[in-house]
Amino acid sequence: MSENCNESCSSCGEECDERKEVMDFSEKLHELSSVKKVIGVVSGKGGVGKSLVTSMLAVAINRMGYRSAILDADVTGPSIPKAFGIKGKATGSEFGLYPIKSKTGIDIMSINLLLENDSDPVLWRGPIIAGTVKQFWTDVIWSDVDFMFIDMPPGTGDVPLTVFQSIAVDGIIIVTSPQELVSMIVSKAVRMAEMMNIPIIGLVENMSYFKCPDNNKDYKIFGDSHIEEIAEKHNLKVLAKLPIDPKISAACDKGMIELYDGNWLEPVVEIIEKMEEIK
Ligand SMILES: Nc1ncnc2c1ncn2[C@@H]1O[C@H](COP(=O)(O)OP(=O)(O)OP(=O)(O)O)[C@@H](O)[C@H]1O
Repeated sequence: MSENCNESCSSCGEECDERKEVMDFSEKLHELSSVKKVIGVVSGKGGVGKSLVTSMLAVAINRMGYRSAILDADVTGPSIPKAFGIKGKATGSEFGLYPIKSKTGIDIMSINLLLENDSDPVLWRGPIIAGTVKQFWTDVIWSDVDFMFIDMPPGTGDVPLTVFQSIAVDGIIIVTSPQELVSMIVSKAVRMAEMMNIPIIGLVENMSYFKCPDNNKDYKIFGDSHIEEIAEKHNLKVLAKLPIDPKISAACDKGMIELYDGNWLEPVVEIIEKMEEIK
């Protein structure tokens, strides 16, 4: 053992009999890819708007002149291609797979761009799903991406865990909705991020309220939000609250999310931009 041993084997290059094996499951990005920052978008349960927030963030960052990309890791519920109106299939060459560009130039890879029929269900077990996501990282050629957003598989189970271990994520955003279970769900997501040593950028509450177009009043359809208390408990920031807006679901259904205007995610975009500055 070296005299200067600080027992940090992962950052030490000494040939040493006492070396403790460090479990490293991280996978290498394709050698032709370049991705500066990776942001994972997670939720403790399905259907809270994780894909929507992923899409809106990629669109907002792209509008600011950065090159953004989406890796759709939600393999069993891939809604990203639909929101962007992408009908084509991904292509490949002897070097690897190529993402599809959206109308405004966002690079996208999703299982639906590889399946023959978009409506085919993905009835795969966890390890196969996790393996597919790893391949989206290792076998896809992501050219010159400033910010990649990963629409993570919902929940805090085996698949999201494997994805976090394999892909070098720089920060995560937790999406919630104002419901009773949120406290427990956020705790689980926070715990997972801590275990993986990934910084949490903050919380986004979706479907927070509905603004009635007739009287301009806000109605809390899912009840009062407890997001501030939850954020305080975990020492996190509430970055944004999105309303329920029929124009959002219409934009997703018509594949026109890139045309949707809504500036609720601006505070998130500001923080993400700073991540670029400190790189
Ligand atoms: N704030 C909103 N206002 C109106 N519709 C919304 C809003 N947020 C999400 N939706 C709609 O709800 C549906 C589910 O959203 P989304 O696919 O983003 O959820 P998800 O958390 O990614 O779900 P899953 O984890 O099951 O993939 C979509 O059809 C979307 O258009």
